[in-house]
Amino acid sequence: QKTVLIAYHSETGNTEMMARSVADGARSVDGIQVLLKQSADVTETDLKNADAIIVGSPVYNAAITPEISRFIASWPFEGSPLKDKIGAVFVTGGGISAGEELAQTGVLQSMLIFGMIVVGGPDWTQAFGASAITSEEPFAAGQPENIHPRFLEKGRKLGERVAQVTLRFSIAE
Ligand SMILES: Cc1cc2nc3c(=O)[nH]c(=O)nc-3n(C[C@H](O)[C@H](O)[C@H](O)COP(=O)(O)O)c2cc1C
Repeated sequence: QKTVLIAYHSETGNTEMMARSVADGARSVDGIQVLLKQSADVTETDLKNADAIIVGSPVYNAAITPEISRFIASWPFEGSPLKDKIGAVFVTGGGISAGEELAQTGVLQSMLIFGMIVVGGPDWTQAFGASAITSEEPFAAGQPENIHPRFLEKGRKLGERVAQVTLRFSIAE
């Protein structure tokens, strides 16, 4: 069994809801177990044992949140223990074109510093991973924790793809 760690920060529940969808997608692949945790609860052992790490963040000022930034800065670096792990990202942002892709690529760039192998979603409509718009029409859900199904599906597909890529790499080992 290969392990996909999904680590997220969420203040008002949107990113947590996406995280659950990403987890469902990863779990749908045989041979994969999922560890779904808030970033604050992730241990160094969780990171080292994971075969893939998917990070979820709200978009704050066109970037990841300070919590996720601190989380990534805490990852073990000496000896490159995260090298060759699969990495991916999902975000939720209030507005359309208000920083989602910038936040996504920020995480992917950081993962490359750790030697990780980054993957996006399964097609061009989610090239950088998964994202959800949470408060601009026509996607405004109106309520926290009520993300448009289109975005939840993208989350699910990201989880599924990361799981599949993780297994393909393990076969090649
Ligand atoms: C301090 C702060 C800054 C934000 N900046 C942005 C932004 O630059 N772009 C955007 O689309 N949404 C922005 N938002 C909205 C959040 O990204 C959005 O509500 C997100 O879904 C919250 O996720 P959560 O429910 O998991 O906490 C901001 C929210 C806060 C609190």
